[in-house]
Amino acid sequence: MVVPPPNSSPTTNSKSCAAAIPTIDLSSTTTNRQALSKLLVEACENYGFFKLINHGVPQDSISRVEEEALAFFAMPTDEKLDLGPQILPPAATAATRFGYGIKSIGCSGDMGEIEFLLLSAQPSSVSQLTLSRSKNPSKFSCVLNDYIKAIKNLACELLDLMAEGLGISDPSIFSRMISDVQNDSLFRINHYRPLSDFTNLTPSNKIGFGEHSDPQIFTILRSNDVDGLQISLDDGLWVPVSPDPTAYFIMIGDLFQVLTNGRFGSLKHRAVANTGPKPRLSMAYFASPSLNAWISPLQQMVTSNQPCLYRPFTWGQYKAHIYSLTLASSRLDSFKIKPN
Ligand SMILES: O=C(O)CCC(=O)C(=O)O
Ligand SMILES: [Fe+2]
Repeated sequence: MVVPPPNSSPTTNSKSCAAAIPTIDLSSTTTNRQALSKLLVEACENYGFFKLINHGVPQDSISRVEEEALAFFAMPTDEKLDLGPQILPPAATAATRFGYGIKSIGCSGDMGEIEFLLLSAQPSSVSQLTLSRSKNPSKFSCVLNDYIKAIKNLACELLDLMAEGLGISDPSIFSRMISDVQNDSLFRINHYRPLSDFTNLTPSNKIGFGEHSDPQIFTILRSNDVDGLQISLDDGLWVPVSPDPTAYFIMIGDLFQVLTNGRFGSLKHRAVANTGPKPRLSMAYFASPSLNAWISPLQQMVTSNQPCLYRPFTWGQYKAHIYSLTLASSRLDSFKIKPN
């Protein structure tokens, strides 16, 4: 069920009001499946974003990843640099550079006050990467693989509910994309060091992770209790999102915008540099199809009132395209069908 935010009307339509971000309780016994799927669709249509509580992912699995990740980021930088970036199979033109990264985000010069570990969400790739170097590699990869398994189940459950809420005749149409053995889903752990670690404060220090939308289907994000995430619901207005380590934040990505022919809009977001005393740690699961999956608006989403907005492309083609652009570019524009 959607929990109305304190002191605000549940019918508020002020999108730029931080308090209005919808919260969906996945365990609610008072809401039937049909009502829950409608609430999810409403949140995706109106915000491209919602907070998910009582999600069922075991807290101890989350805490173990957090513990291992903090231990990893506490290592000396040169040891961490040993862990990447490296390209793992499947080798393809759009192959992702996995491993450890610092300051540099993506391939087009975007910089931020961030360090991160980017992994394929495939169990074999996680083991392969962490086995190569980190201090206790087998523990790290077990903990990560356990967590990724749980988060993937959650992703499939949400995708099925969303398809049902959209009235799509095949309710596993989205979840099948990420269950495909060759799915290209990713897992990323971001570490934003506390202000006390900065030696020179310049305007560029204010950026943690610059403005962007995630290119995949959707993202399941969780952070510790340190703030930094901001979302843009109305042009130019940034809304800070209060951290909640017990919840997940779901962000609609570019592929979902295309699949739903614009009914869901991908969410513009960023993370500001951490000015608090504690590091911010966020972990994101990016749900993606395989590189050769064709993406185009689903037939049921195309109507006479809403003609087809995008031409078909493969996820691999889109990935290669976005790698050539900066984070903040409107990366879907090249795939829009121009009205006659
Ligand atoms: O750290 C955050 O809260 C945002 C991270 C993010 O947007 C990403 O990893 O794509
Ligand atoms: Fe993101």
